[in-house]
Amino acid sequence: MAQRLAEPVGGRGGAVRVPPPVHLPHQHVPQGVPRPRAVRRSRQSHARGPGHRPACPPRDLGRPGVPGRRRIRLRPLRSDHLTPHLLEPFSVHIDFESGLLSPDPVVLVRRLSSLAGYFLQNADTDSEVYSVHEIRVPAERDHLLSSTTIVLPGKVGDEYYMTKGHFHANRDRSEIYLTLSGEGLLVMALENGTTVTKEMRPGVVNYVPGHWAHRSVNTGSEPLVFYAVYIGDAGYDYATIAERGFPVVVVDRDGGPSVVPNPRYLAP
Ligand SMILES: O=P(O)(O)OC[C@H]1O[C@H](O)[C@H](O)[C@@H](O)[C@@H]1O
Repeated sequence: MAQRLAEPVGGRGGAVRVPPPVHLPHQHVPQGVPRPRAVRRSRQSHARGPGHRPACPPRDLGRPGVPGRRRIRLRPLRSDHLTPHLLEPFSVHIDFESGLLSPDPVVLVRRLSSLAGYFLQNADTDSEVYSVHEIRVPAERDHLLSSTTIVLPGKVGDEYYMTKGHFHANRDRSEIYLTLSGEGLLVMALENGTTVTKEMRPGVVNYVPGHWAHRSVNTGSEPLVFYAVYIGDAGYDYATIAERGFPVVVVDRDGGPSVVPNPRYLAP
């Protein structure tokens, strides 16, 4: 059974679960794909300088209470470190069709109830809209966070299912998307209201430079699956989008997606 953790991953809110290992009967899962393991080098673990903010608390890395699973313990190298966590190399398998990862990612699920206020209309169900499957590494500058996101097909009114969308808390951090399956639109916006929309389809890489808020919209009839990589200390600013919205919304017009101004957008 999937395990729900008490705390959300990376301060993103929403329900987080750690599912059992994914079994892919028709897929070759490479051998030797262990969980990230820390290399222990020092016992000066918590002697950190003033102003140091632990970027990734231990609760995000372990799986407390799961029998037979080893909890990851990461220890910093030095008290004045720039690279606090030296990890052993590791590999993860992604099923391109489903977006599922093996072994055991942390999974964040967002349902319509957690997206209240994001769509123009209110939803009358609490269906799942999307899930984020995150490869666990410390959320620090020296690491690359990455995840698959699976946005299900669906609409609220005539607005397609989409992610919340966010700026990076550290605004200048950039991100790369590689679409694995499905089709959609990546909507990006600057804080001054400038928007750019790019197609998402299998094989397309989208580059999201720093300072651009980003939201993915599933405009197709199958799940939209993409892999994203970003700098570990990017962080998430959801509040700005929650308050102002995106300048544009993606709606179904005559059976196809149309990008139109958001009547509820609060310009800066
Ligand atoms: O975080 P949201 O706006 O809900 O979008 C869902 C996810 O999409 C991608 O995977 C991004 O890389 C993640 O950072 C993001 O969390």
